[in-house]
Amino acid sequence: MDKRIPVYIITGFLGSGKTTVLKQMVEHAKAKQLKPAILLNELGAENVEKQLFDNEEMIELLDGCICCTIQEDMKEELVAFLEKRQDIDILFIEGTGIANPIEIVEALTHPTLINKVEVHTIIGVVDSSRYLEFQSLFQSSKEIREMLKDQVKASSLLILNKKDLINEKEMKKVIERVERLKQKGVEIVQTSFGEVDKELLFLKRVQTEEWTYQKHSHEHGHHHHHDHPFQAIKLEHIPAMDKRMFEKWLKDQPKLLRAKGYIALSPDHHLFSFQFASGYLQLTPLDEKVVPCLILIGAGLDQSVVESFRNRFS
Ligand SMILES: Nc1nc2c(ncn2[C@@H]2O[C@H](COP(=O)(O)OP(=O)(O)OP(=O)(O)O)[C@@H](O)[C@H]2O)c(=O)[nH]1
Repeated sequence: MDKRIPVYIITGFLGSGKTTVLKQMVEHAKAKQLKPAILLNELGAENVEKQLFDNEEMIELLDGCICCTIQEDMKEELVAFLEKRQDIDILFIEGTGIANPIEIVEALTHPTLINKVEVHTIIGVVDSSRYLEFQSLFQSSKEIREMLKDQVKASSLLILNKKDLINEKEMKKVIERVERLKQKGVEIVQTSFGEVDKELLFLKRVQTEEWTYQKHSHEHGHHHHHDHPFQAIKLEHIPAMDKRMFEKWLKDQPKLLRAKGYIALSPDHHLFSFQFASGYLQLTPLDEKVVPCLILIGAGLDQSVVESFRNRFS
């Protein structure tokens, strides 16, 4: 008899901590002797976090967003993958930081997939340290505000992450804002680095039927996809850089929301994978050889960011 594979969707804005949560969920699943697969959707043209999931079954959808251009690709890839890999017990889907999870659910409840997979939960990861700024009329754009709201509204569990970067008073304000938006009964947990009781993450919190219903009620409303203002730019042929200069350059780009990739640092040319999120640069040394590249993600990014980088570093 066909089994429906439980699906865990991890959603949340750029750099909020989705991959951090996903990594823990994958480890937990494996500890329970389950065979996981990961569907990873990236806005950038290259997955620069490969090393995090070295030994896992992975479907990569790069260079676009499931919620807009590549929903069809996701359906097809997933159907083909599940036909081939009957041993998979559990599927994790990490959307891009700008995906509307309802549209991922929509793809999963399509007739070609509804008998194969069953959405158990939509985990919304919120960057608590930037939430108020991203919701501010003065510091953020309408598209970003709407996107964050959609993600919070669609979640069946909310993780207010990056607690370590803010104080209690600020966290209280974030909770108040999120409480107003979330669906009734949706649990909120506060975390640093996504550390949370794993059982909370794996609870089945979604009835697919309800979502199908919600989807229909949305269809008569606004169509928010296809017109998002986000861009991902891939830069190659990166020279070795000074860490401080690179960090300063990242912080100086007003339209840059997120960056990641591989770099070599001068003077030794040691290779690092880097993450830039919430205004912080994090570097992890790499043992294997990789070709340096930057993925820059932002709202309103254009050629001038490329020129600025070239002027500074070549
Ligand atoms: N200080 C702090 N940093 C965190 C926390 N959670 C994640 N990070 C860091 O934030 C950066 C982004 O984390 P990811 O888990 O890659 O975020 P993401 O949501 O997958 O990012 P996208 O790839 O943009 O979708 C990494 O450098 C993490 O180590 C946290 O609770 N506190």
